[in-house]
Amino acid sequence: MAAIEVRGLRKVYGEVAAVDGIDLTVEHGEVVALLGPNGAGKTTTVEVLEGYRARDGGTVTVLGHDPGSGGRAFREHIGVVLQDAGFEDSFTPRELLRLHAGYYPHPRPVAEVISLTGLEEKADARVRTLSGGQRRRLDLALGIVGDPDVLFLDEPTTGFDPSARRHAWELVESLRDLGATILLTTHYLDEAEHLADRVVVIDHGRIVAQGTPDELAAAAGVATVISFRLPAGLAPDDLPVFGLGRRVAGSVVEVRSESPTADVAELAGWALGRGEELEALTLRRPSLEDVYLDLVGEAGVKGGGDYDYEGARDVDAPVAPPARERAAS
Ligand SMILES: Nc1ncnc2c1ncn2[C@@H]1O[C@H](COP(=O)(O)OP(=O)(O)OP(=O)(O)O)[C@@H](O)[C@H]1O
Repeated sequence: MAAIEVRGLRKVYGEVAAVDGIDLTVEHGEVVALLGPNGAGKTTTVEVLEGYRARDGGTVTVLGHDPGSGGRAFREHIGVVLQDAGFEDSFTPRELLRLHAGYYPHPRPVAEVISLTGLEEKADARVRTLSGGQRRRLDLALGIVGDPDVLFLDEPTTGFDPSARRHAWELVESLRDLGATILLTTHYLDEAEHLADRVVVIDHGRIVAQGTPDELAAAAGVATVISFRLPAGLAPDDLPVFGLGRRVAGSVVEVRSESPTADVAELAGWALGRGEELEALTLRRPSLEDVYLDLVGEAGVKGGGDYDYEGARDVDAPVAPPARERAAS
């Protein structure tokens, strides 16, 4: 049996179907990332799986237990990092970790967890004196102190500085190497690309795409991306027509291309003909971010979410149909 099995999961708040029929299987030892715009239903899904929220429909099994009724036998085997845990802030991290370790049959040594999460300097300080990023590290520490078989991480590195994020990634990788099954939500596409064996994109409570980042790129039809800086004094409309579609952000133009050799030749011929140098000209494979924006970027922009591209506009018609049409087909 898989570590996590979800069939037809539904959760309704009043008129809103926060989760609207999700099927998801996570194998033992797999790392799966849930992506999606604000309000897509990621946290609700994870909270049902953790046993913190009752569902309105569907079946859910985590390590063979129904999280809604699994009780202690279930809780002893899972670790949870919530988006907003809220601590008793007169305790110290070391005290909280000792307390939590006591709930589990085979906890990790508290000192080891403090070192793994980089909390040595603050281990004996009152929680109220910790910075936002340090509190998030404590969240992570509390999630792993029970040495869980399944770990749920809801936006685990939000507020981390870049080096703390790298550190957290290494920690997640080492937990995976030890065989843990990990389900995480994140808004950082590089995080999903780096950590996840499989990415599941959720929008409006439904899965709109899933697969490895490479599989998603192939399915979403995002081609090679040609990127360059528009020469000073020129507008996007001055460019020749080539490629599949463009995104313009400030002076940076990104063109999707299915025939990069011909398209680069067209672009270079145009620039040479005008005596212009194209600065920062690069050719790259589509990133998960390109794929993601292709799938739900429009919704993210409309919703004013994290993926709003400041100053960005599409000058050409989108190549791929909107995500919801594609999901229905
Ligand atoms: N307790 C609640 N009561 C009413 N509506 C809720 C509640 N919790 C979530 N919702 C609604 O359910 C939908 C899904 O919310 P959810 O928090 O699962 O999204 P999310 O994908 O985790 O978003 P984010 O990326 O912003 O964390 C949203 O429309 C949200 O407003």
